[in-house]
Amino acid sequence: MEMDYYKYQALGNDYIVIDPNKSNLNVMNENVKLLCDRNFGIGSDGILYGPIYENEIIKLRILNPDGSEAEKSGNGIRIFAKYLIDSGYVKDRAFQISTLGGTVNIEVLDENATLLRVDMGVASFLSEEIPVNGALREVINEKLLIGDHEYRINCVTVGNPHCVILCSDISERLAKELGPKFESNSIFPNRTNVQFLKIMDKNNIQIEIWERGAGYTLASGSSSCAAASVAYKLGLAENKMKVHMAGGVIEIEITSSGHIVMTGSVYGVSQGFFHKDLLKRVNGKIDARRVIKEKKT
Ligand SMILES: N[C@H](CCC[C@H](N)C(=O)O)C(=O)O
Repeated sequence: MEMDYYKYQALGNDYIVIDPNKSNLNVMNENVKLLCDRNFGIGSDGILYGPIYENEIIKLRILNPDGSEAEKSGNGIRIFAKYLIDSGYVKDRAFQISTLGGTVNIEVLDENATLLRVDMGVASFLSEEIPVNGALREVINEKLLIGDHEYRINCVTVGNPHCVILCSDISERLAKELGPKFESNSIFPNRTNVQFLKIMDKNNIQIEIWERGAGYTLASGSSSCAAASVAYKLGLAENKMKVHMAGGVIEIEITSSGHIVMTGSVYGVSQGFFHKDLLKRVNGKIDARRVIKEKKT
């Protein structure tokens, strides 16, 4: 039976899938904010909008709770791949999904498609590709002044932008306090995702995450790829490592050709229909902006 939405989570990073072949909801800016709002809406770390078919290619759009569009989402891609299998769009155990940040190869590792492997492509540290303002360079161990404190940043793109800060100690509090200051710093023309990275040993790292357009999340696939790429680039970790996050562990392997292969779990949560009252709001009959503002006051 066709539903309005399908909810999944990957290590506590939860997404709502809205399928344009089943729901005619327009996922505009305000609608996304309302749907993702954990009090006035369904609540999630973002919206996965697809499958959008272009010839044989399956395209996915990734929307953050603030309405911004992301080029890539590691957990989002694993969730969407599971949705494609659960819904019968895909029958194979290996297939591709196209995102704004590039086309990725998916491999389903278990019967119920709860463990998936994704080749997230090759990382780039080049300022112009991330992007980071200033002269063309690799943004490695670079000074950045935030307030009156000087930090060392390592920036990388895996399709979406990331800023990784090495720390001896990390915490949720640190991510929530400093994350926003890096996310919107003027050197990032498209803003950035932020990870605070602690090296545990050569095959284990730990990160706390502040996501662009989403804030603090329990896990992030692209953040895991970004932090692992930095740890490996700096010679602080080997090419195979576990990334430990508040929501759980993702395994990363950086291949000899530089591809970042991510393996992690995904689980369905719920599926359902929008209540007519919510539909009135998301279709603009009741101003969604007012609803969100109500929450802020
Ligand atoms: N907020 C991110 C997209 C979601 C990334 C994260 N949830 C993941 O699993 O990669 C961005 O604006 O680039």
